[in-house]
Amino acid sequence: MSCHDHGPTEVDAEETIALVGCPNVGKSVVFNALAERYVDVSNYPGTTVDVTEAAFEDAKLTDTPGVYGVSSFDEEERITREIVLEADVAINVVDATRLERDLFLTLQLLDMGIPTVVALNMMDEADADGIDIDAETLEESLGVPVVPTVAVDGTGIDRLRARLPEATAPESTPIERWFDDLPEDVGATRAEKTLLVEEDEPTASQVADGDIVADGGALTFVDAGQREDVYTHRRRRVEDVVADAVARRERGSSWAERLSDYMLNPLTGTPIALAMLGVIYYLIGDLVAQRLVDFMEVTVFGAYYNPTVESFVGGLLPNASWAEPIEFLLLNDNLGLLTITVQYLVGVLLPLVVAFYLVISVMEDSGVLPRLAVLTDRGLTRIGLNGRAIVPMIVGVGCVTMAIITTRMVGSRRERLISTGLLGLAVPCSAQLGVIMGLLAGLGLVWWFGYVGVLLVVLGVAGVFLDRTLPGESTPLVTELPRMRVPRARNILRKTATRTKLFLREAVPLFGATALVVSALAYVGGLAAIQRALSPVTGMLGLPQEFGRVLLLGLIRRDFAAAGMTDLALGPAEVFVGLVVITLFVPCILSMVMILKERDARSALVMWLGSWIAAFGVGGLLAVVL
Ligand SMILES: Nc1nc2c(ncn2[C@@H]2O[C@H](COP(=O)(O)OP(=O)(O)OP(=O)(O)O)[C@@H](O)[C@H]2O)c(=O)[nH]1
Ligand SMILES: [Mg+2]
Repeated sequence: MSCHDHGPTEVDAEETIALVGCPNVGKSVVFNALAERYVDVSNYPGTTVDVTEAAFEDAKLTDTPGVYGVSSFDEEERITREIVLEADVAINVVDATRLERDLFLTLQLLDMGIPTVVALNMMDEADADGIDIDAETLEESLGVPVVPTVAVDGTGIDRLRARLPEATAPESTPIERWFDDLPEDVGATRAEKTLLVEEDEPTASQVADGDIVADGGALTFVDAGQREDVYTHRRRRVEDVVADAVARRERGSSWAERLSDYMLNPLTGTPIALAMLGVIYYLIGDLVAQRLVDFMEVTVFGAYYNPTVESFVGGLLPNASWAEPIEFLLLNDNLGLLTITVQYLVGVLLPLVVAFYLVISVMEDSGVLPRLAVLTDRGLTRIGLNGRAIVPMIVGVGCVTMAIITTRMVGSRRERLISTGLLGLAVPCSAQLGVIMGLLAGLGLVWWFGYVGVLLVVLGVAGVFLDRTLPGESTPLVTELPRMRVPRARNILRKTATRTKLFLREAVPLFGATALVVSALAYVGGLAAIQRALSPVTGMLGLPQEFGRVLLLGLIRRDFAAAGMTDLALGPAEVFVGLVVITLFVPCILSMVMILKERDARSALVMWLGSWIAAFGVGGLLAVVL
């Protein structure tokens, strides 16, 4: 999932093939392999939140959010349910190491009569876990093609493609005994009947709306359902199928399991987490920020690019008074469009952002990130969020805008508000973190830990505050931890490249426009006026007036603000205060648009204004203390 890549391309095709499966089983990897189009792949449940379509042979292939069953209890399930009901064929991806869990959905698809091919994925891990699966036996008991795959290295994908035409569903399944409870003349398809006896409300009202049954509305069907019975019976069938097809070998615990245990135990997990923060800091802060960015700023831009552009463009423009403002807009040494703006984007933001995307991708794909989140989960539960809220927070470190979409999957409206609020307030995105780490690197490791500490405290306080003030109770819900995996270089690079492209596509025009506005303001003296007007605030923060310009940039995007801080001459404490302020400051403009879209205008306004208070309150406090 990447920033703002959520305009699905519509594909026109007769036949639709849907990839369906539990969360984190490899659906998106299979999608990428079949459709040669990249959708985000990450090692945690909930990576895919929307539907992506692509052309595949003569059909339309759709990637769906992971679900444990076809039903309508949450947003993902509703999205996936729609797709499944319309699909001509389902490719049901199952995790070979978790068949007891995954085959429930498989049997449901077959009960619904949807022509299915099963991709028995993660065969490599099943093997490592000592799980032997007899795919032929499985195929016989299910009555549909079963193709073993290792999607990440392409094993079995050709076979899967070849067997797609064999997609089928058994003539009859045990679900039918419940169909008798439905009204005689219910004009529903087999899939709808299955959902009806499972008490699926949308299906009940759809069927009733269609006036297929003369009397009685949706409730008639819901009452007729026997969800518990159906589910229990289906689970029992899953057990039988697994008992027939699966044998287990003895084996010791693997490195991944041991490492996972260490990471989750607070005693060992905390030092591991701190060590990792340290490593990241040296990688990005020292290697990239100190060496690469310095080299870019001082040598590439300072010594070559800027002087060359200045003399070249300066030479092109005539020595007339009308040319003066143009020259100022293009070349001024505050935020000239062709000089400093390019330097910020290419010399500062780009290297740091790419480096950070790389690090985040490794942490996502290894399974480290969710474990870090679980370590802090106790805190999260205390602040009124359920376990699922972890995912938006993780995604937020990649891109806050994107994470706001992910909050859809967080239980109730109350929890969505809390997690959106926290995201907007105190979760810095990678673009911004990259630059921030770069700035902190000049100061030393202590400041970096201090920065993370301050953010955690703010998150905690804000969370408790929201928890107390918003009406309602939070529902506890446990997320499944993905397994620890060695990240694949290919996926890391592809994901980083995709995210970088999106970053540039969004940041370049936005930064260009912002630079022009700020320069124009500066030319007419407006910038100085604004900075003077803001001087009580900047003064309270112990920062020079020029920090006003940083705040202006921060109104657009927080990473721009961070970049704008790189050339202010500040002491360590001032840099620290400045960074905390811009982190807590208003969410970037696109995040605001997303908050408006996903939540409502009032919450958006409250969040926007609240972030001013938080930023200057905490910043002011720090300025006094430091
Ligand atoms: N070892 C191994 N890892 C795999 C295999 N297939 C997928 N993965 C990994 O499993 C993780 C999840 O893959 P995704 O394709 O994002 O899973 P998904 O089903 O789309 O997940 P959601 O979108 O969250 O529902 C990634 O880290 C993949 O690299 C496989 O066959 N073997
Ligand atoms: Mg996916």
